[in-house]
Amino acid sequence: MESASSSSPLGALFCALFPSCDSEIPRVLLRDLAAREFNAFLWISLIAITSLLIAKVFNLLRLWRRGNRIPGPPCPSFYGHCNLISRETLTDFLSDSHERYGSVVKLWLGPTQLLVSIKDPNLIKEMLFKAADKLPLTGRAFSLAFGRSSLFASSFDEVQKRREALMTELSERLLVRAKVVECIMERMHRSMANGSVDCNMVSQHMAFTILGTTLFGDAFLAWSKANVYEELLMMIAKDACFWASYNVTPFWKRGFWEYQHLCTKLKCLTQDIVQQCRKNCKLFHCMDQNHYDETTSTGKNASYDASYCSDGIPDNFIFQKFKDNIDEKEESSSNIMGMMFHGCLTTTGLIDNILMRLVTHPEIQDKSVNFRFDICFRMCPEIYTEITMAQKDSMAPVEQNVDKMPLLLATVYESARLLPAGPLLQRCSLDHDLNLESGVTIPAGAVLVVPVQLVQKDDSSWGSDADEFNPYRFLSKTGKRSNLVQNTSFSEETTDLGKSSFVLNDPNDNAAFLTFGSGIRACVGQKFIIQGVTALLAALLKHYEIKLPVQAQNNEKPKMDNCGFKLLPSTEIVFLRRSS
Ligand code: HEM
Repeated sequence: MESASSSSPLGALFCALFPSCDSEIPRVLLRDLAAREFNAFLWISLIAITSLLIAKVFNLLRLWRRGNRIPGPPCPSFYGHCNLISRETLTDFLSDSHERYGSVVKLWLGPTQLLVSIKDPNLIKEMLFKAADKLPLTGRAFSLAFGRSSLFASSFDEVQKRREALMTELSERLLVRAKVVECIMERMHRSMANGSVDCNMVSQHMAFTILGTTLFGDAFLAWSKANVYEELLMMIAKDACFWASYNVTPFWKRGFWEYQHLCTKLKCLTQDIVQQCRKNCKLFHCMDQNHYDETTSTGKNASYDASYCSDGIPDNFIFQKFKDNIDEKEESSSNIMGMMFHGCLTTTGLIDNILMRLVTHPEIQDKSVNFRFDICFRMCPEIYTEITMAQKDSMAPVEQNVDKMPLLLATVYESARLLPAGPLLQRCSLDHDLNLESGVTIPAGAVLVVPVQLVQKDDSSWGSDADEFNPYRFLSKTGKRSNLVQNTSFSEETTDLGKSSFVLNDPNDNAAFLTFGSGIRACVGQKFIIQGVTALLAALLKHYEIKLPVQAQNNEKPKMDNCGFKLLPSTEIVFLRRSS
C-alpha cells in the first residue's frame, strides 16, 4: 500500500527529491513544521494583540494624565458626566462650568471620552485652525443616509479637494435669479389665499427652492416630485443622528430598515431630477442650435450662448467642474444629497429666524407702518427705504443690488448670530496632541467643542445688549469703522447712523461670530447663502410688508425653545402687498 506521505503532494515531492529516505521521515518533518508555524502564528498574534492593548492603555493613561490638567467640574463617577447631562441641558452645563473654571473646560463623558469646551474667541480661532478633523459621527451620519461623501467626511484630507472645488463653483452662483424669486413669490401668493402662512413652511420652501435651483438648474422649478423630495429630506433629517449614533450599524432593528428605505427613495428621486436636468438641457441645446442655425443662415448676429450648453450639460447643472473632480468609485449623488440636506436644514432655520425677527421688530422694515416707534427709531435707517434707495439709479433687478443694502445684510447676520444652526462646533485631533498658544495642551483623542450659542451671546464680545436683536451692531459710518459692538447702546449709535451713510462691518472680523464655523473646516456655503437669502428678502420686502396676523399681534413674542435653536411657537405670518 502506498504510504500517506507519498500520497500527499508535498510527501510525493519529498520522496521524489530524497528517494532513499524512510517514508515516515517526511510525515514527521511536515507535522513538526506545521506545529512550529502554528506556534509562531500564535506568538505573533499574541505579541500584536498585547502591544495593541499596551498602546491603548498607554494612550488612555496619557489621556487621563493630560486631561486632568485641564480645569473642569469633578467627575461624579468612573462613568463620567454622561448620565447627568442631556442634549437639552449641555449648553447650560457648559455655561456654568465656563463661569466657574474659565475659558477652557473639560468634562469626562465616560472613562475613555474626554470633552474639552473652549469659550474664548481667540483660543477658538486658534483651535479651529489647528484641529483639522471632525468627529467620526459627522461622517457616519452622512454616509449612512446618502452613501460615501467626500464633502461631509470626518477627515480633512478626504474633503480638502472637494471643498475647494465647491467653493469655486458657489462663488460663480452668488445671485439668485429673477425666475427663482418669481416662482417663490407665486407659491407664497397661493398659500396666502388662506389668509396667513406658516413661517416655518414658507422658509423651508424658500430654502429648498434656492438650493434646488442652484444644484439642478431651472428644471427643478418644473419638477413634479419636488414636494415629495422636500418631505423625504425632512423625514431623514429627523432620524439621521440617531441611527449614526450606533457604534455598530443596527441591522437587527426594523426602524433602521425603514430609515434606509427612505434614503433609497431619496436617492432614486435624486437620480430622477438629474435625468430631468439632462432632458431639459438637450432640449435647450437643440433649441439654441436651431436658433443659431437660423440666425447664421439669415446673416443675423448669432447670439448662441455657448456657456449654457457647451457639452450638452447646462452650466448650472450640478456643478460641472465639481463633478469632474469626483473619482469614479464615488457616487456623485451622495455629495448632492449631502448638500441638499445640510443646505436646506440650515437655510430653513436662518430664513425662519429672519422672518420672525422682521415681524417682531416691524420698525426695522418700515417706520411709516409702525405707530410705536420712539425718537431713536425715527432717526435710524430702515430696510424698505434702503431697498428703494438702492434701486433708485439702477436698472438692475432688486436682487442684484444687495451690496447696496447694508442694513438688510446686517439683519441677516444678526439673526444668524442669535440663532445658530446647531449648539456646538466640533473637532478632534485623533493622532496628535493640540498645543494652544495659551499653554493649554489638549490630548490626542479628546473631543473639542465650541458652545456657539454661548460665544455668540457673550457680553464681553457683543456688548451689554448681546441678548437682544440689534442689526445695527454690524454697521458703522462711512470712513469710520468704529467698533460698534463693545459697550455701545442701540439708541446712541443708531441715532448717529441715521444722519449719515453707513457700511457693513465684516462679521467674520469678530472672532466670536461663529454661525458658519471658522478655520480650515468652516462652512463652504456662507457667502453664497448670505447673498442668496438677502437677495430673496430684498425682492420680497420691496413688494410686501411681513407681519403677524392681526389676532396674534398682541400675543407674547415668540421665544426660543429649550435648546435655543428654534423659535416657539411656530407662527403664522402675513405677507401684505405694499400699495406703491
Ligand atoms: C444658513 C445656512 C448655513 C449655515 C448656518 C451653515 C453652517 C455650517 C456650519 C456651522 C458648518 C461647520 C463649520 C465648522 O465646523 O467650522 C458647516 C459646514 C459645511 N457647510 Fe454649511 N451652512 C449653511 C449653508 C450651507 C450651504 C448652502 C452649503 C453648500 C451648498 C454648505 C456647505 C457646507 C459644507 C460642504 C460644510 C462642511 C465643511 C467641512 O466639513 O470641511 N453650507 N456649515
